[in-house]
Amino acid sequence: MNTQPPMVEVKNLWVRYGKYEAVKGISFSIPKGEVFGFIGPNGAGKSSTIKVLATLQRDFECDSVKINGISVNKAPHLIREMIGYMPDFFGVYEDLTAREYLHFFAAAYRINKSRRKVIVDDVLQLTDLTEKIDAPVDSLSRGMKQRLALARVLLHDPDLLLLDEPASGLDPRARIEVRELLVALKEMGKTIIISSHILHELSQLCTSIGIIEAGQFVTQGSLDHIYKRLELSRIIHVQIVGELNGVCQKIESMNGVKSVNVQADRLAIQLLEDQLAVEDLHTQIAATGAKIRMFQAEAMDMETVFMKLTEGKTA
Ligand SMILES: Nc1ncnc2c1ncn2[C@@H]1O[C@H](COP(=O)(O)OP(=O)(O)OP(=O)(O)O)[C@@H](O)[C@H]1O
Repeated sequence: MNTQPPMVEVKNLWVRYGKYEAVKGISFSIPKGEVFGFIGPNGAGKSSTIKVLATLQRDFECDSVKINGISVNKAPHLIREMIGYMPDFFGVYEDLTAREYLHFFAAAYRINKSRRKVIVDDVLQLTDLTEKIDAPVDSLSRGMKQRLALARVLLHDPDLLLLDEPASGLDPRARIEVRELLVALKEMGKTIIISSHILHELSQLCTSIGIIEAGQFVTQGSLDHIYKRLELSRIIHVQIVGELNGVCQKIESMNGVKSVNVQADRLAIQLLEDQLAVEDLHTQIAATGAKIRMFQAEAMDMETVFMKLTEGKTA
């Protein structure tokens, strides 16, 4: 029998600001090594919940909130050694270089002076920032700053990463870089909680997700489960060079393709992602011999999810 406690266990958590109820009795459990996507629109209660886990939100009520079996209330100092918390803002670090920034936090984490250089070099390498070690933090691009913020929370090698909107405000390329870094951390066995208001952003990364709205879970479980429950499909826009003869029928007959619409200069393919992944659709189209000029998946945002929910399909 597995007697290991889950990495995160939250039972009946309430967060109030004065009379306002930001989090209304949510419960969830995350086993070790999972990547849990916390999805919801602005103001849904994601940051408040993450702050409770990060021991930064002291005013809350619950039946229990535990990390690795240890109560957040009773032993916040032990919790802080186990977690790496990345808030949804970076802060201002005028004049500090990346090296000084990381050494400052390594000292704050009470990492022995003799080990700091090796550890700082390691986290810079992992986040692909070695070349920026002497660059002023304020001169870094937003994507680099996010990677530096991730490097910072990795300094003390925590088991649990709490990442509040790590990809917000990034351009598509920087988003991909952050995602690749998170995949590497997942492979290293870290347990990760990551919040976002874009469902698709988390779909290739998360093992399970919880969708929160107005302080309560709308649904939670594996992504497959949620796609099925919401009957979610996504539109993929594809341009093919030359004649479309026969290509449309071939795509239409693929498992997971719900429909194919021929538009002015492109095909709009409705895809059931729980049956066929976006990247596999690309591979299968290429395998028909068609030359793909453009292949673009529409982002799955909260709006789409809530539209689906209000259509009553999940009732
Ligand atoms: N310190 C505070 N005092 C008063 N109200 C607050 C405070 N912090 C958050 N709130 C309110 O609580 C609600 C939940 O906020 P929270 O930041 O947890 O949501 P969120 O899902 O993280 O949203 P966002 O994506 O905008 O950060 C919001 O209505 C917010 O205005």
